[in-house]
Amino acid sequence: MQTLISPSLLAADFMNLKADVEMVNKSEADWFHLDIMDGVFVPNISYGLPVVEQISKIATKPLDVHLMIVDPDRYIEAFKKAGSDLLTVHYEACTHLHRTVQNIHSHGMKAGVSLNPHTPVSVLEDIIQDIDLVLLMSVNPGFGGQSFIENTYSKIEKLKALVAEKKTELIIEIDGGVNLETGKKLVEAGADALVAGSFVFNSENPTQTIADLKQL
Ligand SMILES: O=C(CO)[C@@H](O)[C@H](O)COP(=O)(O)O
Ligand SMILES: [Fe+2]
Repeated sequence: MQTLISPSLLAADFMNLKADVEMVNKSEADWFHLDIMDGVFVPNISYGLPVVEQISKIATKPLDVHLMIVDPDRYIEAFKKAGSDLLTVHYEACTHLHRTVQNIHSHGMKAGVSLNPHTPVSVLEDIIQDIDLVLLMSVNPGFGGQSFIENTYSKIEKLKALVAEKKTELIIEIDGGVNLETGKKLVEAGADALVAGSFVFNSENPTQTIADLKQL
């Protein structure tokens, strides 16, 4: 399977968001990665439901929504209505993760679970068969443009071993500090999907940068 590429609009030009969404539409990207930050779970506030809703009106690819918010159950229905296709919540933000995953599925969305860099993949042992995607954070969540944390490669290997042991299938997505160099090693380690924000939107030619990532 070719690597799935999910450009993060956190690094887009918010004064020209429509143009950046159209660029992603025309590119080889597979998804739109939308980072929702509440200023509580992470020390930053990004954008919210009205922006997601507007993006969904013109996006021609699935919306991969990464919720960095406490108690995400309160907003599952709202993100479905705003156009989310895949909703990822943080393990660290959910008291009743299994219920949250059921709730996401009952709203007709794919369910992802994200782990902070310090959270071991072993915490997924009893939820792994119920989810569609694991999002491994390769930076501490909250900001774009941070340096990649190297232990992510070994976490992918541990996650792949857990997936095999549980005889299940899911998408392994990596988020933070992805560029051609880290991306190549991530794919070699077993990543299925890569999120890239600043590497795409700060490049001279974002469409070509997405195509280069797609080749990995
Ligand atoms: O979830 C997050 C950050 O919390 C990410 O999705 C970032 O938006 C990735 O940005 P880069 O590290 O690629 O610049
Ligand atoms: Fe993200």
